[in-house]
Amino acid sequence: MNNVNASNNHPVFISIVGASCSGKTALARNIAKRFSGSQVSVISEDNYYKRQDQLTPEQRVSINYDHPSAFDHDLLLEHIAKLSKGESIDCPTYDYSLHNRSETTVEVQATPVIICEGIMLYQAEVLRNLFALKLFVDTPLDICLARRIGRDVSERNRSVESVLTQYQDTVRPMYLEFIEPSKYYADIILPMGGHNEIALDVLSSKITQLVNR
Ligand SMILES: Nc1ncnc2c1ncn2[C@@H]1O[C@H](COP(=O)(O)OP(=O)(O)O)[C@@H](O)[C@H]1O
Ligand SMILES: Nc1ccn([C@@H]2O[C@H](COP(=O)(O)O)[C@@H](O)[C@H]2O)c(=O)n1
Repeated sequence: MNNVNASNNHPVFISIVGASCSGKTALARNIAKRFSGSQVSVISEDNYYKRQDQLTPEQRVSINYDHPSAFDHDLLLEHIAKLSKGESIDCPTYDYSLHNRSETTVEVQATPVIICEGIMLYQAEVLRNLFALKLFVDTPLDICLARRIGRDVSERNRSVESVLTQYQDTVRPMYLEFIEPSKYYADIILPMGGHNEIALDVLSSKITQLVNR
């Protein structure tokens, strides 16, 4: 179990980028488990998808959710700025079955370590520069797709057919255009995600060093 010095009120921000279902969330959770108590918070970029209240449910389905413009990065930047000052935030939450932000928010405290995970976090320099450690989970796309079919059908209220159509129309092409090239901004590229014990040992000791310095 790693311990970080919580007396300094300025969190260290760590980012995890990779394809949808590459294992970003699993990696973030496994890093958090290596630290005691509530020293690590995880923020998902998905919670910062733009509100789509003005659109009908049919129109919302056809949005390209794999383009950088689908996200409200200004709000994410605002929240990171608040957390940096030691203030808590009301993090939005997202409802995939409605393709819209939910009404509820979740309070996130300015813990010593804050992990942000998402597909488009390395697109804008202003956001990239805020992360002390940038990770990229490099999982083969066929494995990501197999996982995505299982997850979206069981957890996101989708049919297999809709997952496959969306994959061919936007998920795969946008991965190749935006996400894959952004791996070159990463400090560390992790093959196959977050169940690699040696990678978790190395990452947690580096994160401890970043916080305690
Ligand atoms: N290394 C792994 N081996 C097997 N299944 C995994 C692995 N990592 C993640 N998964 C599964 O794949 C799905 C997507 O993982 P998740 O971490 O949520 O991906 P992401 O956050 O990149 O979209 C989940 O159902 C999760 O349990
Ligand atoms: N209404 C929405 C919003 C997003 N998506 C998909 O989510 C993926 C990103 O989230 P991960 O947890 O998988 O990284 C992205 O590929 C979007 O296509 C969606 O299907 N519907």
